[in-house]
Amino acid sequence: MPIKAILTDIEGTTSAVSFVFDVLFPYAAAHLPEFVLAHAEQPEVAAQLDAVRAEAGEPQASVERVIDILLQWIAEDRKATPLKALQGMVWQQGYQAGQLKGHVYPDAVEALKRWHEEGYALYVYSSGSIQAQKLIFGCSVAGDLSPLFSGYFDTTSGPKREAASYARIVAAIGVAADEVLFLSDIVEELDAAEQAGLQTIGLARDGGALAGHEAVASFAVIDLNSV
Ligand SMILES: CSCCC(=O)C(=O)COP(=O)(O)O
Ligand SMILES: [Mg+2]
Repeated sequence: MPIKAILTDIEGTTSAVSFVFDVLFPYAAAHLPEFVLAHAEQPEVAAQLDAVRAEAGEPQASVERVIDILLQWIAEDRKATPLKALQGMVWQQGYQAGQLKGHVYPDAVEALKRWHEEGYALYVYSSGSIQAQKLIFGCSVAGDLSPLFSGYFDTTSGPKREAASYARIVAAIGVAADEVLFLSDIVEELDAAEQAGLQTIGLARDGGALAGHEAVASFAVIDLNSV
């Protein structure tokens, strides 16, 4: 079936892994304690702190203990939904203050703009929260890229290594699974998408291979007519 929609990962795909690990995660680790202490009573923050307590199995944890858990999860790169929600809130302050600008590879910017003009519907699926996704593209080094996207999906649709998550996303997009092309740098994510019936292309920006999937080093060489 011809491709109608493109669903893309962020870290390692549209954007450098180093931006996430060397800029975003350290920014969150530095600013999250102060943010949580200042906003712990706000309902949207309090709900995430309770979700951390539940996921950690520590229902009575103090705010200080929850902060320690969150810092440990950042160090472990844990894809926990409440951590991701709180990181998004902290990054919002950084983007707003001009301290952060979202990295997007030039070849990804060019291809996303071209595909949008050609009528393909573009979607994002990342472990980063939807708020964080909107920020990285909305406040990017290439300007505001948010008009290019028709929708965003995060771990509230399920983990990225489970086929059921992709089935949910395809149902939400409203096209057949094999009309959606998923782009990612992680084999397990590509495998899960393929199991759900999506087409896949792997981004191997170091020029390597991604077992079982077509791999490219840049968006520039992706030909949607030959998928
Ligand atoms: C939305 S930018 C922050 C990315 C992030 O927090 C993350 O965990 C990366 O996840 P991805 O699914 O894009 O590899
Ligand atoms: Mg990735």
